[in-house]
Amino acid sequence: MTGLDDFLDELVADADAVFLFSPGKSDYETMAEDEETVVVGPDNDVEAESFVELPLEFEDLRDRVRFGVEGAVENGHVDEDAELVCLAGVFGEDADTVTRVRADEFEKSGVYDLFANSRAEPSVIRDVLEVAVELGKKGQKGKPVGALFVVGDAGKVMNKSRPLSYNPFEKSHVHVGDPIVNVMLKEFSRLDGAFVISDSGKIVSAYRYLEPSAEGVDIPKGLGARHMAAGAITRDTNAIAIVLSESDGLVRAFKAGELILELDPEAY
Ligand SMILES: Nc1ncnc2c1ncn2[C@@H]1O[C@H](COP(=O)(O)OP(=O)(O)OP(=O)(O)O)[C@@H](O)[C@H]1O
Ligand SMILES: [Mn+2]
Repeated sequence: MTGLDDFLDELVADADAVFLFSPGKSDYETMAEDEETVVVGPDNDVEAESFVELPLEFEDLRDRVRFGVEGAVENGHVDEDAELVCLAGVFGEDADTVTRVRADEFEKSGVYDLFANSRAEPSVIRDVLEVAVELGKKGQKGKPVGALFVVGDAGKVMNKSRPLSYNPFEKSHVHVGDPIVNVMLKEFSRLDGAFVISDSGKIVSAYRYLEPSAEGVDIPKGLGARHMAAGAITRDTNAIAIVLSESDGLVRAFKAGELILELDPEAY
């Protein structure tokens, strides 16, 4: 199969670094012996020197690669114009796919920045995304439901919002990620307004009507008041916002007034 060999040789020729997505220990060790290697995965079991933590199982390979590359550039593991070869498992856990990409080939999406450089802890952002994705999958009693979570910088968010109803979390000290809380969040998402969550994941309030200044906020056409409020509050404060749309079923994340991430819950 010389044709195939030649093709593969060319695909990996002169790469500056190899990105291994969730590799096994022996694969990592073999590769790291003579290649500049960056490991991307949920944890660093293989004890790689250059490692980017994946907070989500990005199903779409493009999203996974984008996250890894943005993280590696930001942490100085590779240069912005580096030629990269990525080995990843798309159909299963073992690597079955080779892709080649330049680190600057796609526009910076900010998805790495969303997790790593927000005021809220990355695990809190991940937990809230998971609630939103689950809510999107199941809806409420089979009906599609929308929800808005504002995460981080809670004091300022509270100052730029007002209550629509009594706050069921007023005197409680509950945190996202706790299974009981996830049930509560889903239950309360039937009603209007936003959830406000602190940097460390404490649920500060439900039923908040956000009143940020929407001046200069540029969200994609077709999205309504919920998404506008989500985008605007992240420009007015250092919070990020995660929105489940009742009308198109997608989960979106906003930071600094910009749409950073769009996920289809059905794909997770
Ligand atoms: N400023 C706001 N603060 C908090 N919640 C809001 C705000 N504006 C709208 N919402 C909530 O969003 C809900 C849906 O509003 P709207 O349909 O205009 O938003 P949307 O962006 O189109 O969202 P969806 O895609 O879910 O329909 C409202 O019923 C309300 O609960
Ligand atoms: Mn709408």
